[in-house]
Amino acid sequence: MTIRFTMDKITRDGDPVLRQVAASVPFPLSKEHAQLAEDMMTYLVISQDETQNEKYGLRPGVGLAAPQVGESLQMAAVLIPSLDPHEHDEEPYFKGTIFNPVIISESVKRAALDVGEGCLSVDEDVPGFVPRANRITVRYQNEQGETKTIKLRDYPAIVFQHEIDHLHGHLYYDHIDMKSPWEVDDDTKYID
Ligand SMILES: O=CN(O)CCNC(=O)c1cccc(Cl)c1Cl
Ligand code: NI
Repeated sequence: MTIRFTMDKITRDGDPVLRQVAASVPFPLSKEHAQLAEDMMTYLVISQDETQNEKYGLRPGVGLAAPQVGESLQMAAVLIPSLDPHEHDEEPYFKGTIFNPVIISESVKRAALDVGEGCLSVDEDVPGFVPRANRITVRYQNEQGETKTIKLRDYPAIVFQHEIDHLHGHLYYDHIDMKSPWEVDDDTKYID
């Protein structure tokens, strides 16, 4: 399988494309945009395979947004493994490319991954809780241009917010309270 995106192709923090609001993607998808979606998903699939990611030197990812490969477009590939770890050969929780996503509602309740977040575009991991909405409803278009509405909570909700942030020029550390990065807030749900 030919892989188009290796780490040298990932746009790093400092590149203005990561701080832009990306352009919406027109439908029907152009061949170029369909190929881009496929190549971004290929990155995620390879990056989540222990042997393959070693071979290509890929940092693992559960999502990849187009600005991270230099394309200021409202699209992101998402590959969230099945949530019950022991069934590793099970169907992924979510595998697909989201186009023109909009968070149409979100809970007041906040959530953060207890180990913080990481980003392919940020070489030095920034430590700290990244508070996000615990539950969200996202409307997006799939590769066929169909409008989908999905309700998410906990880890999947955090991943989608991380990716949708990329499409609006935000990076995860923008949300970390630098004065007290690991301060526990009893209204926030910490997800392991
Ligand atoms: O934008 C996508 N990336 O930067 C890929 C690498 N990071 C991750 O997979 C990742 C890691 C931790 C928490 C979240 Cl929420 C995510 Cl998304
Ligand atoms: Ni990222």
